[in-house]
Amino acid sequence: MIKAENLTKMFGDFTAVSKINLFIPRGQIFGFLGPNGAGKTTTIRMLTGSLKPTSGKIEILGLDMRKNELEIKRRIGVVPDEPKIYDHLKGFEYLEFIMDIYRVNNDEVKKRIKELSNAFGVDYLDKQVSDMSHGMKQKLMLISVLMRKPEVIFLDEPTVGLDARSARILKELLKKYANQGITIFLTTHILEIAEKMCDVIAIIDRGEIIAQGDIETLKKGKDKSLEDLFLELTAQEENIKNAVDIL
Ligand SMILES: Nc1ncnc2c1ncn2[C@@H]1O[C@H](COP(=O)(O)OP(=O)(O)OP(=O)(O)O)[C@@H](O)[C@H]1O
Repeated sequence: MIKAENLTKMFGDFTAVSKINLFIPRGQIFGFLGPNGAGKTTTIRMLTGSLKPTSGKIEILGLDMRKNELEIKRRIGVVPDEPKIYDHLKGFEYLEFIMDIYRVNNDEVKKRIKELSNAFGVDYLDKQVSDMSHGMKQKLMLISVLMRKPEVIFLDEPTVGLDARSARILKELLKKYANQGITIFLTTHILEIAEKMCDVIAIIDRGEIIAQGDIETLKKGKDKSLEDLFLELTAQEENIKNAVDIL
């Protein structure tokens, strides 16, 4: 369960996220959409305890972030958009390091690493991280989170950088995990992902949530694609026409 009340982040005078409210129950796949610079990453960073909000309240798994930050961090998993992994480690050393930190160095997790590596085509665990491509690091990062099966998983642009097969496997796996009661929060620019995968989506624009609900409710019976709806809500439809007209 993920809950945010009046969550706000200011950088100096600039309001990056303004009084947003979220309630994401257990087992839901929640998609967070918005144009570049809308406030998605800032929101994820606050919800995962890596950035202090200016004001507002966060509850994850019923725990208050201000009082239980460590416990929350232990029980969630975060896949950031830019995988930051120690360059000097080999793939398997990184996974062992994470298993030790989370105290899950056991046979069940090792078995899961093997299964996930097979599924994502990760046959390079003896390679040094500095010699891996962006996509290879991203898959390693995904395995390091999914191997623990955390109760809540946050993913920032999870399919960017993944090949088509890995992206499909990730989508199917996340659906399976959600069915098992794991809560998934993901940001995406890819509207098709939001439409096909997410139970509920929220659209954020200039720091404010401007629409929230399941796809059908958001479309309100209009015969529109999510792309049209998104562009209409974020007032980009006219801009696009004007921009193309001048070209
Ligand atoms: N540390 C910071 N200091 C100042 N401004 C920041 C900082 N981090 C983010 N911002 C600003 O906050 C706004 C929201 O940024 P954020 O990274 O959350 O957007 P986003 O929705 O994730 O964008 P994108 O889709 O491009 O990744 C942007 O205007 C950004 O410039």
